[in-house]
Amino acid sequence: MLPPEILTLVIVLAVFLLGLVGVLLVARGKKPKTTYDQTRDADDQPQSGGVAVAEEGEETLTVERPPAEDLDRVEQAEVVEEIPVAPTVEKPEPVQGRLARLRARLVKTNNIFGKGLLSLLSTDDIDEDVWDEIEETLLLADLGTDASMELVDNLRDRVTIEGSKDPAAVKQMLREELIKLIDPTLDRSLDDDRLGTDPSVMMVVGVNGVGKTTTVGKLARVLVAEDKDVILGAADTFRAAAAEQLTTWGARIGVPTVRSDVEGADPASVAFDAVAAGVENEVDVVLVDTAGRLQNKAGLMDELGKIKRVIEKKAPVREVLLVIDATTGQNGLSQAKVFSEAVNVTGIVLTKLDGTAKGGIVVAIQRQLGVPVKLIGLGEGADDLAPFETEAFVEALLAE
Ligand SMILES: Nc1nc2c(ncn2[C@@H]2O[C@H](COP(=O)(O)OP(=O)(O)OP(=O)(O)O)[C@@H](O)[C@H]2O)c(=O)[nH]1
Repeated sequence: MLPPEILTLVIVLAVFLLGLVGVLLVARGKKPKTTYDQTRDADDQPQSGGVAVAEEGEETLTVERPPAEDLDRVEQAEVVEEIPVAPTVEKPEPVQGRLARLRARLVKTNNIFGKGLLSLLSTDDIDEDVWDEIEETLLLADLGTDASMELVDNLRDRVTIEGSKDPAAVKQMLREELIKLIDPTLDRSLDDDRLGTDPSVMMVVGVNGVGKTTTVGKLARVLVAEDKDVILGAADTFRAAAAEQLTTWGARIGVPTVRSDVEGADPASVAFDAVAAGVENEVDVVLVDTAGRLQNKAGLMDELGKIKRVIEKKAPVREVLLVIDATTGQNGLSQAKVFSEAVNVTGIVLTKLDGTAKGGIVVAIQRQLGVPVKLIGLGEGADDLAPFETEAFVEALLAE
């Protein structure tokens, strides 16, 4: 039999050792925070941690919430990342040659413009009345007054100097003058590469209903077709269905969407979280959808500037794409002006060109803003967005 003091010591020691073993077991059970240490690719293993929400079968991304002070008094929104299960991930159509496939749509709607011009230029004697009619046709196609006058003047000079009445030669001159007006030297490429640790951040802006959300979805497909890793940010927190719509676009091609479940959440906060997720997960591009806003509402335009400033606490915004509905004609021009004053617009996306004979708006908008048309929307189909190519566009305008 052990003396009572020794027995007490043994019991105390045993209790201490058991406690120690317990603490070690709990500590081992905790998962360390994981981050990507390489560029993220479609075949990477799912990650966990942060505030990501994922259900069975979904990919999970790490989202580190930014400290409140980083958001410059931006209200914190409850942001979740959601990737609905997509039964099969679609493979978007290659970008190369898209305009060739969609050309028929441009030809169809701009047929009157092209045919009208060419028949006027085929007349034996192109007198002042004919030149007036040519100018009128150009104005009707939304080319704008300055550009229409410039084109007519240049064409008239060439026809006079070169003295040709051959319709094929005159058509060639018209083609060359149109190409010159649209300016094939403008850089229409998208700045879509990672720079160091920063993904390329692109904001998509514009008035209501022009096709912003659809454009973000289609653009994500263009980027995925070019092997880019993409994250979408649903900063259109105004229209309830927009986040859902965007999530669906993303899920179809395996691209995650950062969104908020709080209706009317602060768009700057959602945009920040999307970019933060993009940085942490080392994606190439973060595409941020924004709510449609009227260009005459100063508060809404200020909000756009704020979203950009907040994003830039994390990474620079490399593209601000202004979406303009081609069917709205001259109205699109005034929108373009106001938007470019609020945020530095780097490119135009001209949507719904399949539904208008006013292809001349391309020229008018570029001249007004000094910003190139980078993409054109030619239908409601998922792959009906094409990079703008000057020569192919002019060919389609003048097709017979
Ligand atoms: N025909 C045609 N329809 C298009 C094109 N682009 C978008 N649309 C349609 O335009 C409608 C509006 O598109 P959305 O993407 O919801 O527009 P939005 O600008 O996000 O709208 P708000 O969020 O309300 O401002 C949808 O029915 C689209 O399918 C296009 O190039 N051609």
